[in-house]
Amino acid sequence: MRNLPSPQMAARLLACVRERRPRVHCLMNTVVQKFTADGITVVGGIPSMTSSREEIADFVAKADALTVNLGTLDAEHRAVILRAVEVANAGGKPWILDPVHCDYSPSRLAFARDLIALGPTIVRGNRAEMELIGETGACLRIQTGPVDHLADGRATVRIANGHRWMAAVTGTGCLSGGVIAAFMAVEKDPLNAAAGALAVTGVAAECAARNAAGPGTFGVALLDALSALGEAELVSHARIEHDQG
Ligand SMILES: Nc1ncnc2c1ncn2[C@@H]1O[C@H](COP(=O)(O)OP(=O)(O)O)[C@@H](O)[C@H]1O
Ligand SMILES: Cc1ncsc1CCOP(=O)(O)O
Ligand SMILES: [Mg+2]
Repeated sequence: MRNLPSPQMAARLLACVRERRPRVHCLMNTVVQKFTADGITVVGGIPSMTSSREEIADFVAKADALTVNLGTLDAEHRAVILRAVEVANAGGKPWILDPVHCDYSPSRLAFARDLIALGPTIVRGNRAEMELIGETGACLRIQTGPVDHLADGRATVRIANGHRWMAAVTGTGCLSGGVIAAFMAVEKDPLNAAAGALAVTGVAAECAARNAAGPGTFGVALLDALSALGEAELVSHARIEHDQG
């Protein structure tokens, strides 16, 4: 019988990330590099962010997981992404694709589809992006929003945590991709890893909203809350539901 995600499992995985300090390499957009790196750091991971063609293979080879984010895509970034994915796949390292704004541009959507054919561990996007992406084959599909929907063909999971101010701060989706990557580095089952990461982010957001005056202070409070989140608080507030597929 498969061990499906639970609040207790999320707490165990958070403890593992804090203890093992996994390295996460991010090919991130230029808009939210700092916010994403901070998010990975405060949950316990170690981010690296270079996108230099000369160095990418070495950085991915030393990383425990990779995040590929299409937010500010250009020809150079495409080439670097393809090299990073090649190295990740060769090393059996988990990687997550965030097809940011693939709903704005047919060429970006086509590139996202090409990347999905290369076998990411997870594809995560918002509703508009994931509706266009459609099925994601063998990899875990995550559509975030007020409720996060995870499906891997065998089971579906819903995470009903978070706060509406997450949609008012640029980069919470990108940050969630970085946090998910840190959890993938310590947990082989992508469904468990992603559910744990999204429950952690969502419960931290609920804590942060209590200490914030609006979206601006909420962004900072979210980093504080991710850093301070206690395992007992996570277990009592995480709202994780699942159906065996
Ligand atoms: N209205 C909402 N209520 C609670 N959580 C939300 C809400 N909107 C987004 N989130 C959370 O914010 C994060 C980013 O999700 P989303 O807004 O779908 O992605 P993106 O930032 O890529 O557009 C996810 O962790 C999601 O759970
Ligand atoms: C606004 C914007 N433009 C290119 S990347 C980016 C950030 C998107 O961040 P998120 O999807 O996490 O809100
Ligand atoms: Mg996004």
